[in-house]
Amino acid sequence: RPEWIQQFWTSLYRQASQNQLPRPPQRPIPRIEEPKPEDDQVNKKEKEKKRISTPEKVVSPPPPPVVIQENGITDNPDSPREEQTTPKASAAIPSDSVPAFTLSVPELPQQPKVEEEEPTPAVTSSTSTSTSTSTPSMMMPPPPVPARGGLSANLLRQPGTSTLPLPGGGPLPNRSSGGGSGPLPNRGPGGGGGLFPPPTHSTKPAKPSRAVVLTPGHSPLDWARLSGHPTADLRGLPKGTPYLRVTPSMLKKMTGRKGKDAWMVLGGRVYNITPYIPFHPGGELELLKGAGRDGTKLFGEIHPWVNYEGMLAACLVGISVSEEDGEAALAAAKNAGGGGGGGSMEEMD
Ligand code: HEM
Repeated sequence: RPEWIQQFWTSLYRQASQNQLPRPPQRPIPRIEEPKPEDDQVNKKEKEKKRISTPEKVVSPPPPPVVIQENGITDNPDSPREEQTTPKASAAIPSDSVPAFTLSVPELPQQPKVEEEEPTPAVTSSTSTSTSTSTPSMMMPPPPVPARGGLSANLLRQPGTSTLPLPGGGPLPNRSSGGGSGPLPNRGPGGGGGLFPPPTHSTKPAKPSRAVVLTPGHSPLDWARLSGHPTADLRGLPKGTPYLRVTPSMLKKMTGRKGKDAWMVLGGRVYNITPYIPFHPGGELELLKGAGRDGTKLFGEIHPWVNYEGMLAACLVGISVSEEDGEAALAAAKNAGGGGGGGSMEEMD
């Protein structure tokens, strides 16, 4: 509240009290300020000084703030009591104008009232034979009687669902324009402004599985048992053959056809995938897509989580090298007197 309003009402009230005019209108919410003792002393001294030095009607001091004490008595500068204490305080609002709130629960007329603090003789006395005496302190109040429809109708009808039936009977309201019958929101055309989050990848339909039915004895566990043995050798090479340097020209011949094994490059290593064909969950045709070539990219696009290194450890033929590296290795082996492995496939040291 601005200060000038306070000054206006205070001066108006002083004039009214001097001229016997009616009081200014009451304000509903007064400002309550606690008087500070030190301020009170200072104001008293200043007031006494001014009384001695200046005449009263010539100079009027600035209007003080309204002070209402805790007991409801409003300090009035014109009252005799105020003459003795704090003359600057003025009463602009009577204390009885302060609004007050009352919290009271209206008593329901049809609810039976239960007296809780009056034990009856029937409760305290064990020898009493009176059965007609009721014991209200030990009993629950009876449930309120439904107005119409009985108890079942009262339980089945839920708030908010009795007057406005849902479009599909679901528990949640459908805010889209496309309708729907389930509890989940239907984001039809124009339904983008609803309260539901936008669709994510989880709403896309899952891809149909391309896994095949494996023949008996060719489960992943069977392959693990077969290839995991320490002495397992599934390379398709003569026993004791060291790891080979495989060039692209040799690799492309190993496609699994014409009686040859199927080799595949995965991560720079060459594997003989022939023994794995009946164990492949994706089927023979899928697996042979990478035969005779580098299947690293294709493999990663379908199942990057598959640990091919561990599964095909017993099928490792060698490493994939370029034609130049293969030729150089072959020439070096011939110069050393070793018989080459034939063509561009060369044994590693
Ligand atoms: C690049 C050639 C390959 C192709 C095209 C291929 C293709 C597939 C396909 C289509 C599936 C079925 C996915 C599905 O369930 O829908 C599959 C499953 C599988 N493939 Fe291959 N695969 C290849 C190489 C391999 C290799 C070399 C291995 C072994 C190291 C292998 C191991 C598996 C395994 C374990 C599964 C089952 C994966 C799972 O169910 O999570 N695949 N493959």
